[in-house]
Amino acid sequence: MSAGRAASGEPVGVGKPRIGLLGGSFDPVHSAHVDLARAALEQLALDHVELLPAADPWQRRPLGASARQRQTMLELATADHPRLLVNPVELERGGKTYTIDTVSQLPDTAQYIWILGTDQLQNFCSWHRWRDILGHVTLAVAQRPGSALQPPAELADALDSLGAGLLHIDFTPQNISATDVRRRIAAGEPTDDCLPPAVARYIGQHQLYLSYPA
Ligand SMILES: Nc1ncnc2c1ncn2[C@@H]1O[C@H](COP(=O)(O)OP(=O)(O)OP(=O)(O)O)[C@@H](O)[C@H]1O
Ligand SMILES: O=C(O)c1ccc[n+]([C@@H]2O[C@H](COP(=O)([O-])O)[C@@H](O)[C@H]2O)c1
Repeated sequence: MSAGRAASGEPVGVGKPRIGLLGGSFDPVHSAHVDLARAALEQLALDHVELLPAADPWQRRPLGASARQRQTMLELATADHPRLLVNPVELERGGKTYTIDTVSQLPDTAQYIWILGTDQLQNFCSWHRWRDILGHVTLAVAQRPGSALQPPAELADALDSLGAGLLHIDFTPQNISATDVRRRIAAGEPTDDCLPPAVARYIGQHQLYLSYPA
């Protein structure tokens, strides 16, 4: 594991609190998200992890739950974990969600680690102004079934030229996705192995995801 470096070549925020950021559509939040945040918290010596629901994840089809519902489900999923916090900054900003807009506004009082699965690592170079993101956060990646842990060449080159590291979270691959959760709910199949119970109850009470695809 190596420390991140900003575009200046200086280590990103050495000696400052370490804050993990886990962005997502969370449509809905599922157990692998919570496990991933907890693994990052422990393995990367983070002070806390903030889960950031995206307002309008522009690369996706329309979402199945509203912003308020996705935020509430995150709050239910993290209620028992005092160091997992829900940060609604992207919902409050509104509009298409570009991570650069989020990370460029972070106060210079902490070191920030952006947590992502291997699917988004492989997709990273399609993110808006992705090179600029690397000047604000260190990336930490967790294995997800079906996509490689190795960064794409363009990203590896950019990290190299910044002298930046890519952190790895030791994470046993979990075959859980929000897509499959939505499919299961629409099919009337059980979800108890992939949803925090309070989230499953909320989805039932609000009759979310009854049609697929949402
Ligand atoms: N099973 C998983 N293992 C590791 N990382 C995951 C897993 N599920 C989601 N993530 C990561 O969590 C972040 C947010 O994911 P997101 O909210 O899009 O959930 P998702 O399950 O990928 O949703 P969907 O199936 O709708 O694409 C992304 O960085 C993603 O890579
Ligand atoms: O900034 C971008 O252009 C961008 C493009 C795709 C994804 N992201 C972010 O990546 C995170 C995971 O996205 P998703 O679609 O897998 O839920 C979430 O925080 C998104 O806002 C960001």
